Amino acid sequence: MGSDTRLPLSLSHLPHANRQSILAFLVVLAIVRASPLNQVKPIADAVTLRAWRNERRRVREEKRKRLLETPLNTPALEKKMVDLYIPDPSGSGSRTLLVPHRGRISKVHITPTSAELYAQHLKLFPPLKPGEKLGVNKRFWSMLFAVLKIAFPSKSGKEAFLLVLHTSFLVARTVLSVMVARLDGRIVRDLVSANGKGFLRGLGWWFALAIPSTYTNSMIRYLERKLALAFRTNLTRYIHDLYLNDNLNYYKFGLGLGAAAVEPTVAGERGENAAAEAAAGGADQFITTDLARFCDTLAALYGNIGKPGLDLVIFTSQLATALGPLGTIGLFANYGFTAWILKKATPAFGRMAATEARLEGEYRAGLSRIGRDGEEVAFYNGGQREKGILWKTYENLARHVHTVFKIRVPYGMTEDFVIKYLWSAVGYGLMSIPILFPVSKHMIQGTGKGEIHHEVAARTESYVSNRRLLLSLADAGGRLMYSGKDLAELSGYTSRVYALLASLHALNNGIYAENPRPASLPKEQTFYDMSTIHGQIIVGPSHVLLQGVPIVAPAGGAAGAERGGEELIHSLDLRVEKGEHTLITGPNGVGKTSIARIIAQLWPTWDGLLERPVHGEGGIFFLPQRPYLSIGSLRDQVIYPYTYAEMKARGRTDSELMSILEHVHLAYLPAREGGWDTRKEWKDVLSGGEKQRMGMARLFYHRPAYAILDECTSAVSSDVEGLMYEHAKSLDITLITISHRPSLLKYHNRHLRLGDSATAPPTSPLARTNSAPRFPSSANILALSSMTSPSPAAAQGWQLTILSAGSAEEKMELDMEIKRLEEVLGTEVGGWEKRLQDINRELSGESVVA
Ligand SMILES: Nc1ncnc2c1ncn2[C@@H]1O[C@H](COP(=O)(O)OP(=O)(O)OP(=O)(O)O)[C@@H](O)[C@H]1O
Repeated sequence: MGSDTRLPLSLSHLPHANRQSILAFLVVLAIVRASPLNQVKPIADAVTLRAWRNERRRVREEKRKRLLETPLNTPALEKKMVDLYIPDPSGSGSRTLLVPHRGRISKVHITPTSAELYAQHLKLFPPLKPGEKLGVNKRFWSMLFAVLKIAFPSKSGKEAFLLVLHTSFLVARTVLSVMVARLDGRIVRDLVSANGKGFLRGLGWWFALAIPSTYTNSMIRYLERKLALAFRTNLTRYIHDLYLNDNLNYYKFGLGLGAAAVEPTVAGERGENAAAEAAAGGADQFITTDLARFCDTLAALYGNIGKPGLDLVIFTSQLATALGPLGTIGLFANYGFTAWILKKATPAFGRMAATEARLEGEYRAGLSRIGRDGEEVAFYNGGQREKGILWKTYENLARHVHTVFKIRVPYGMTEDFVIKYLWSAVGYGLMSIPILFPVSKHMIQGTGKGEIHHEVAARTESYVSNRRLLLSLADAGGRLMYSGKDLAELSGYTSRVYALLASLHALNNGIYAENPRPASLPKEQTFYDMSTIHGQIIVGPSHVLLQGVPIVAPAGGAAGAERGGEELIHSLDLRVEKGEHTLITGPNGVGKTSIARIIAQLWPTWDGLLERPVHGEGGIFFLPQRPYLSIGSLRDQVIYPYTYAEMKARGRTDSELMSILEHVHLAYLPAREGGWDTRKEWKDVLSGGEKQRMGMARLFYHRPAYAILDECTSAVSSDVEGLMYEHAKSLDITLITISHRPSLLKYHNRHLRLGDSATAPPTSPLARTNSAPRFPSSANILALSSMTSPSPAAAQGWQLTILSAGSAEEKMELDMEIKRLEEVLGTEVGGWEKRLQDINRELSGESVVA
């Protein structure tokens, strides 16, 4: 053995052909390993490996230097971030988003999803029917196909490239596994036959194979995640474009109108309210967690099915020669039996995954509600109560997860038993066949001493490599079987993502489930079903017109099917031309804001005709009841929803913004907050009145022809409020104001009264306090009116009065009178109430202390 026992690990000991192939392999490996996927080009460009390496080093060094020279610290980054995106000058709707990344701004070009593509995809997303069964069934495959059309948009795109690369690494790993199994057998054979040289050569190969094997494993994981991220990016962009479009799908989805499509996946055991609850939580759980899980599971599943599937084919073919026809038949019988047992033992993982996602969504919605309304909760000291609610939601989730764990125990046992033990036993059995039942005796005994030795070594080699192949086979089979569970879970996530997409597509196209008129609905009551919206809407005219429009609060999902939308006003006629400033008043809940919602097209126009100007500059602008402050700089608050880039493009300047802030008495803000670019959580920084004044600043910035102001100055002091109204009118903005404040009447020349106050006759101020408490003496105004709409309108619950009572000064005097009367009434009523209490006490025998 002398010379054979030296350690011949240097390549010179290997045969020439082997040496060359190892060297070539190592060189290729080094190149691939050192190059990230997105830098393939430099490899092609580099003449030699050394040149390419030097080039890479130089680029890296330059990058590092640039970073050191101009690092974007936080204030600098904030300054850069004043631009959210740069719109494409061609007007195609494309945008270049500016995203902070590693201390600098990286540019991401976004092309919006085209309306044609949405139209094409509509037929792929029929809404899920109530009670539709979830699981790995035909419907699942059609849902997956529909979602994949978005996740995997083209056969020649980035995803296809990643998939091909991923597949080639999966194939490489299988090939490497076979090579390792063979090598394993050879090493043991050389050991048994005391072939030291062969043994060491084997060890050398072993290490040579270890490098590509480990690299392949890492690349498989890397590509899998990259693929998942590519799927997620495609789906997220598609959903964002559909969710946040001009059709206000985000609002309608939150209102629960899209619940019909979401319902089957969320209702399940909890019944119909689940859909509305899920929708109330918004789409965030769907778009974040559910989507991410879907993409991760899908990308992993490809590897989990593709790799073991390939392993199974290759290992079986490798083993078939060693095991003979009987052994191969045995192997296949084993696969069939395993699949049958596991199918019987597999619980409804898909439904469980969908339910878990829904419960997580509810828990998440509860948490974000507390974050959003933290101040209000804190004022009420409602922490304990909120904790109770949150804990209940969490308990629901935890209990479900616990049930899933329990169900998984027997399934896991079956799975482990079948795959780890049954398969191994079958493997041993199959391997023993050629040994225990040899075709000829000399296979065991041989003819001489040397041959016996040789036979034993050969048998050991075949045993070791077959055993390794069988172990790998069991592992592949195991993973394939486990992926059955993954597939079931994928069906759950698919149904969630599909439900969201189907719901958004339906909302986008105004498609709603048709409900029959409920028998319980009184005959005279109109049934407002979402599928029977007949109103006509014309956007563009330079006036606001509602002609025979019912004011109805819509109801979707199960609530909609049960009783339809809630009628607030049977039919409203209102025409507002330029300069016709209209004040809308009425008791709480009568439907004032609802009129604004219908004009803004947030709610449907069930009947009649709605005409309105376009949204924004020169058109119509809405200021809602609750002030909204966006994420961004102080400047962004004034110009919302425009961006700084759009502001600059329109030639507007910061000094103009400053003069706007002066008109709303907020001129101190830029100096106090550190300039226009300061970014803060503005909703926490500004006071209630400041927030509302900021809303008015927005109005002055946009300068629309019409403004619908919904109680948007209720927290502003009367003097500043008056100045802002006057300024709005001086900017030629026609006001349609919803308010309870009588003092605002003087800025309007029309008065639309809703509810009881519209039908009650104008008698004494005292008599009117019940129906319209804050307008006790509007009768005085009515007495001055020159024209009142005919009584049929009053019967419908509204009355329009055209105020022609003269000058603003006269109205001001009336306003003073209203205030005086309110004060007098306030003190007198207080005295009368006190006297009444005293009398009551006297009657009950209590003594009255003066
Ligand atoms: N999304 C909704 N679904 C069903 N009903 C709704 C919805 N939003 C509002 N409503 C109901 O419609 C009615 C009218 O609401 P609206 O907000 O128009 O009242 P309002 O006259 O503006 O009251 P307030 O003076 O209190 O602001 C209320 O009874 C309210 O509960």
